[in-house]
Formats: sequence, structure tokens, C-alpha cells
Amino acid sequence: MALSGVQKDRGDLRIHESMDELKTDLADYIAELSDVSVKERGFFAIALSGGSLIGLMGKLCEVPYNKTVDWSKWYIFWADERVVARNHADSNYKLAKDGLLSKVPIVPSHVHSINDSVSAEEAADNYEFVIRQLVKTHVVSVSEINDCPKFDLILLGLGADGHIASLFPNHPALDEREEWVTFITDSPKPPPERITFTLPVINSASNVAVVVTGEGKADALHLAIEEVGPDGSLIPARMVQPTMGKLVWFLDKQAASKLKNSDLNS
Ligand SMILES: O=C1O[C@H](COP(=O)(O)O)[C@@H](O)[C@H](O)[C@H]1O
Repeated sequence: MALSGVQKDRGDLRIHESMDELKTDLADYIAELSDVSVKERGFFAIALSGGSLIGLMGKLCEVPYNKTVDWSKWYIFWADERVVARNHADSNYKLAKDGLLSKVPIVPSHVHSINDSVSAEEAADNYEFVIRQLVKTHVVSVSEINDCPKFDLILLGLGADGHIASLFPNHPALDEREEWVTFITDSPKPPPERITFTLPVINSASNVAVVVTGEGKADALHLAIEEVGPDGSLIPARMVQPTMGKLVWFLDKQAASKLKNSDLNS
């Protein structure tokens, strides 16, 4: 059984005994949010990340979720994307398509990947434009406190350096407050060119889930949840603080092994 708890101002922590348990809990959580959004709004606007996340969402392709989820109401976006061709091994779209989207009955026109034939700057501008059109038609809600899109769910991974989406430590993209989608050409993790949701968009979502596994992420997770860095600086994951929405951390025991103060119950 998962241990769960609340860390003051840092959301709900769900720590899982096994990978299988984490995958089932994550699939249940996503399926439930999809049900609620479809009932309340008629759509489910979900933003994915790349990396290990897609494999951890794998149960959604299996019974019962593949039959019970209302896939026809899903609208898919990416919280970050690498600026490479859609069929390139580094593409977050390709990862999600091969691992998830091709295995469930998603409507192809509801899958909003970036334009892969333009520069990173143009891809970011185009992507923001696409999201603006979908906000106008209410497919994506709008935040009550700023003009940002309010995604029903944004799913994030965590890098060992503390990055989320393509927001890396000490990068000026962390300070972007005007744009919804920005670009970088100097990612410390290859490939260098990426687009990414900005912090105001991430923090305007109704729900944000950060999915973190493995001992290699334990230090970053500790800094994201419990402590600021030695110089008082915040890692990007620490800046994920939904203003009105709910934040949940899906963790395995290895990733959670350096948490000290969390108040956990089984
Ligand atoms: O480069 C990226 O890395 C992060 C973390 O990936 P993981 O494999 O360590 O889970 C990912 O969330 C992001 O979308 C991706 O572009």
C-alpha cells in the first residue's frame, strides 16, 4: 500500500512500494481527473512531459482504463518538447505516440504537437498561438486570476538536476512571466533546442502531478520538497506551486529516500 502524506505548501506525497503500485495509482489518478473534467467541462486538456513519465503511464493502455476512459474527450499537449523532427528518437511526441497515444482511441486532431519544421523560437510562438485558439473555444480553461490557460492536468518529470519540463536551474527561462510557451537553445541536457511551458502556465493548472522514480532523483526531490539550496536558491521543481490547483507527487521509495520531514500515513 502507498504511503501518503501532505508536506506543508508542497502538496500531496504518494510513496509507492513497487513500480507496479505506482503505475496503477497514477493510472487511477489520471482516469479519475479525466472523468471529472469530462463531466464538468466536456473536455480533458492534459499536458505531458517526456522521459520516464510515459512508461510510468503505461497502465492506461490496459484494461480497464483503455475501455473506461473517455478518450474521445482528451486533448493532448506537451509541457515541453525537444525541437527535433517528430519521428526523431529524442522527440517527446514520438515517445508518447509509441508508448501511449497509438494504443488508445485518441482523436488524432486532438493531439497538439509542436511544428517541427521551424526554429525553436517560431515553434514556441506557434504553440502558444494554438493554445490561445483552444482557450477561446473553451477546450482549455482559463485561469480566474491571470489570463493563463488552466490545463486540467499537467504531468511533469523531475531531472536529477531539479529541472521540470525544459526549465533548467539558473536558466533565464525561469523568469519568463509574459509568454505561455518559451524556447531555449542551450539546454544543458541534449538536445539543446527545446520549447517549454513557463512557470505561470504550470502554476495555473487545475492539477499538477510530478512523477519521480529512482535513487538518482532523491537529492533533487529533497530540494524540491523540503529544503532550499545551500545558497538559498530554488531548483525549478521547487518553483512548481499551483496558485489555485492541486499538486501531487508520485514517488517510489528510492526517490523518496532522502525526505526527512514528511508526515506520512499508510
Ligand atoms: O529532458 C527531459 O527530462 C525530463 C526528465 O526526464 P526523466 O527521463 O529523467 O524522467 C522530462 O520530464 C522532460 O519532459 C524531458 O524533456
